Amino acid sequence: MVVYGAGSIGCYIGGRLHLHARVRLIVRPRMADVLLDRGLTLTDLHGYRQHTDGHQLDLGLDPHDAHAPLVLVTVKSADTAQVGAELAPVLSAGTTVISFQNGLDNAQVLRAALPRCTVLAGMVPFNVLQREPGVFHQGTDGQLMADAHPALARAAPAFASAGLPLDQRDDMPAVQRAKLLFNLNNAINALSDLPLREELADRDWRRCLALAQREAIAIFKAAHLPLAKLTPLPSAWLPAVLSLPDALYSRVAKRMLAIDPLARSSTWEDLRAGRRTEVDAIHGAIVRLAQDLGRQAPVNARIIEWVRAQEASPRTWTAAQLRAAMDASVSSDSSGV
Ligand SMILES: NC(=O)C1=CN([C@@H]2O[C@H](COP(=O)(O)OP(=O)(O)OC[C@H]3O[C@@H](n4cnc5c(N)ncnc54)[C@H](OP(=O)(O)O)[C@@H]3O)[C@@H](O)[C@H]2O)C=CC1
Ligand SMILES: CC(C)(CO)C(=O)C(=O)O
Repeated sequence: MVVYGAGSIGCYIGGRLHLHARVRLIVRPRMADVLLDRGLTLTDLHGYRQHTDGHQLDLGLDPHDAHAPLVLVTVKSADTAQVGAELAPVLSAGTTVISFQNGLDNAQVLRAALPRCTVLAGMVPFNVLQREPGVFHQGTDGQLMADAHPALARAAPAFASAGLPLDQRDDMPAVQRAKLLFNLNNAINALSDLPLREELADRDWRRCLALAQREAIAIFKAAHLPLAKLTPLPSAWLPAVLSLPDALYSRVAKRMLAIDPLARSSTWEDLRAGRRTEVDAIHGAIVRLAQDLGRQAPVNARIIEWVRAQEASPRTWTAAQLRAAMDASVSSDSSGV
């Protein structure tokens, strides 16, 4: 199989699968140099550690190297259209493609570019951070999910042996929407400049996330779009749970705080690396859906602006400042300003 886009998720999933299946990573030259020089090291929060020498990895630098029966797409959302265009002349009819990306639209973008392929939506629940060049750490738990399809029968055992069992689902759009609620924290985590665990342990930051989630849940509800249940509690309860006082929250949401102390969101990683973030695919999805309904999503719209500003010139936010700015965006919106 091929993993297209060797960053945090691509290197981690591809690297773990590499011990159980033939895996080629499609890499940028910069990452190829890192992997050839230092090899690929994978660790997780439970003490897992794996190292592969660079020369043992199958690295491809050209889209034409992506010819395989199964292709996992692991680029950021802004690069999906380009990847679709690169893969269109390369993949044979009937190739299975899984989009292991955040956001709601990536699988659809790939389907439009690859009409002869079977494109499945995927979901990565866990966090992966590149701690140093070539060293990727899984900082939270969770099970990979993808659209159920008979074409996955051949690859599923390799995922299971690699310790990344694939939960095949019939409700991936609802899964992706529920995951998007968690991803609303990506930007807030980046603005906080704190590790995820520290940020989520603080009620003031959690209330910021709860505000963004409440708005998203209301828009999904208005659009009659259901949310899958990814935690023991229904997704629509998340804002109320996040708003609990710290002591209560840490008891009710034990699993949500089972995070490696150093883990940070992929948006934080993007900002730190000076890359474009995925705010348009994440918060933008809520803003666009609201517009389709003739409504507004001021909190999520403002978050896009604040992250864009952060991309241009970093500033440090406190939770109180962010919450006040969010409250102001809601009241200025409802007063028609
Ligand atoms: N990191 C995480 O914890 C999680 C991420 N996700 C999602 O997974 C997806 C991937 O995220 P992540 O791994 O963090 O992203 P990264 O930016 O770490 O990795 C993406 C990689 O793809 C490369 N790439 C982009 N375009 C091409 C192309 N046309 N050809 C070859 N390589 C290309 C990028 O290179 P370059 O940088 O040079 O452009 C980069 O190395 C995103 O949708 C993200 O939201 C989901 C769950 C958790
Ligand atoms: C795992 C999670 C929700 C938070 O880290 C994520 O998807 C990301 O960082 O992109």
